Amino acid sequence: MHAKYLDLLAEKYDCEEKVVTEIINLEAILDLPKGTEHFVSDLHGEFHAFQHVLRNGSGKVKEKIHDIFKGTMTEQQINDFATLVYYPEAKLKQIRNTFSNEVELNAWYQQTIYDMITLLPYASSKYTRSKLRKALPEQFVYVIEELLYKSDKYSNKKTYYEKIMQQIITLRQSEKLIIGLAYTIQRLIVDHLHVVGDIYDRGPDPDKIMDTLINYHSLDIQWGNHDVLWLGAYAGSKVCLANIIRICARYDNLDIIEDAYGINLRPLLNLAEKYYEDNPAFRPKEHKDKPLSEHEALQITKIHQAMAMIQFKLESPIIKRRPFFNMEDRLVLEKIDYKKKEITIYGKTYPLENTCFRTINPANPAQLLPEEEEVIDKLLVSVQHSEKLARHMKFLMKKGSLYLRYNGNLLIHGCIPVNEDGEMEQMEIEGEVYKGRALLDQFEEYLRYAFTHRGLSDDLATDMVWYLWTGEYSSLFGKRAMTTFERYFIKDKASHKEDKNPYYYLRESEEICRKMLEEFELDPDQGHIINGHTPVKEIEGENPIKANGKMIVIDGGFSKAYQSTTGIAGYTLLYNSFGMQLVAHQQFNSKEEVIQNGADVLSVKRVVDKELERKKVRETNVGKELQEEIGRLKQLMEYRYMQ
Ligand SMILES: O=P(O)(O)OC[C@H]1O[C@](O)(COP(=O)(O)O)[C@@H](O)[C@@H]1O
Ligand SMILES: [Mn+2]
Repeated sequence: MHAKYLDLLAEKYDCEEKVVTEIINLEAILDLPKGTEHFVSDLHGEFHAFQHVLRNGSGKVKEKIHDIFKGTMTEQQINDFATLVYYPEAKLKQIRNTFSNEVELNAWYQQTIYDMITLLPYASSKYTRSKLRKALPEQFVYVIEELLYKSDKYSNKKTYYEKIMQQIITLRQSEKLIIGLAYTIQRLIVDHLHVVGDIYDRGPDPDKIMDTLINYHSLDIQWGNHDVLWLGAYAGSKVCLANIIRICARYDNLDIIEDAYGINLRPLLNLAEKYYEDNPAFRPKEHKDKPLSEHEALQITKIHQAMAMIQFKLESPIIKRRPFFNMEDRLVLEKIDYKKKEITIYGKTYPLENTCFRTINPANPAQLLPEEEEVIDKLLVSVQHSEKLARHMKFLMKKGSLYLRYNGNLLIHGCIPVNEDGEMEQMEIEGEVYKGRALLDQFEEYLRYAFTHRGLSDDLATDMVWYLWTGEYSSLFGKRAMTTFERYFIKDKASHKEDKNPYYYLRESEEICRKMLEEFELDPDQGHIINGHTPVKEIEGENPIKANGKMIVIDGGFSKAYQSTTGIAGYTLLYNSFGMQLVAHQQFNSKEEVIQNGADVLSVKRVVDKELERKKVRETNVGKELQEEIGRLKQLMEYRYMQ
């Protein structure tokens, strides 16, 4: 290793003892059991349901409470205690009100603190003391450690411990301490979170999910098609921007744009009011718990049409300047007979209904009106200047990637595009042919380029981001073409169908999955592919575990829009030192319900893979990094201290 690098390292480890201690520490960590990984996907703006799964660790929190307290607590007490760990502030408020005097309340505080201190070592048994210390609430580290490592062997300290507890209560610190301990326990139970895509769209609060993720202790994200659409908009793609606003209008989520991200929709509303009327095809899908007034519904219907038409117009020049996207079939506005109100598409002619083509010049259908151009330009400025959106998009880029190889598994939101024979599909970009992993790497490179060159709106990189949303060889879309236009304007449902990439039936085959793992240089005997994107229809008997356990589909089904077709509120996956567990979640109604009734609706568990021997940190990605670090420290030892 370079002497300069070793000199730098020596600044941190400036004596022999420091190097030795660190080597011993890291070596010891390698032999600890691997931490628990938690996989979630397709959150689709459902902040509350996601919070719940995150806070209960997909059932792991309650499982640990059960292990420790099943002899001493009733089922009801276990439920209440678990709820306290998930939602400490709200649960404390509820419990506080059930006591009629201070003495009883204080006794309850004392018992609860003891119970939490009893649970803590169990929840942290896989970690070093130093890692536990870092997870403790800062202001209580000293107190908790005293209680945690208390030894009463010689009975000298009994009153000392009692004193600590008394002081916590008289100084009115009990609730703060309980809250701090609850979050520490949550944090210890899951070591690392994987979000396998689609944080955005359909549901109401993706911004709150992003804030939660930003504060989470350890995570990575595999971008979903919807996330990439938002990244594209922020990166300067007007067509991606038109899409996100259209989707927000369609799902009655314009609050995300206006209130959460502070983007001004006034100019768009003015345009919409001028050119559009009511239209049944563009009525928003209302939230059950938040009905719209007729006036609001009508406004959104108009905005929805205005944005959809701008989107279709913006698609046209991209399709024309990128012939290799092979999307001429999607030049929809140019396939319309405006007099007859018909479209001829894929060789078939259909009548059009619910049309709203007032801003279209049939001689040049893709031409934006100056007003439309002004609206989309202003929106883009507003989007790129939203401080909060900037923060969220930068985080999404920093933690995200198109796919991830992690502890032997391949994590990917959508698919690996293949043909009917299971061969990787090829795409030619600027004279070069790419397929499989190389194609995905290429996509990611374009996305990162577009993101760092946000001033460019019609360069290849920016167009490629849109391709990732809707192109036939996109690993995120996984379908041949998006039939948005047909769904709005053509009655015949056959035209709405979006054909899936053969990946979606071939992934049932173990052989194909093994081949894909190999394509990503992963061991097919050990690895699994972990997928999101397509809701698993449990109702129809679909199994989320496919290809003899090589393929696991965990589309969270968090999205309320899909729950009636899936029959379940989705799956999450846990992978600890003993193996993998798939957790099925029932519909989450509200946090209030959990706090009131104590019960959280979980969860069938299916063991995916049981390790014959407990997996250790040494065998993980983190373990590999630690081993490299040890190597460097040993070199430093020789270079500096052993001569
Ligand atoms: O249900 P909607 O709003 O019409 O959206 C359907 C569109 O969403 C998509 O399914 C993509 O979204 P998902 O990633 O959530 O499946 C497209 O394939 C399809 O065109
Ligand atoms: Mn998706």
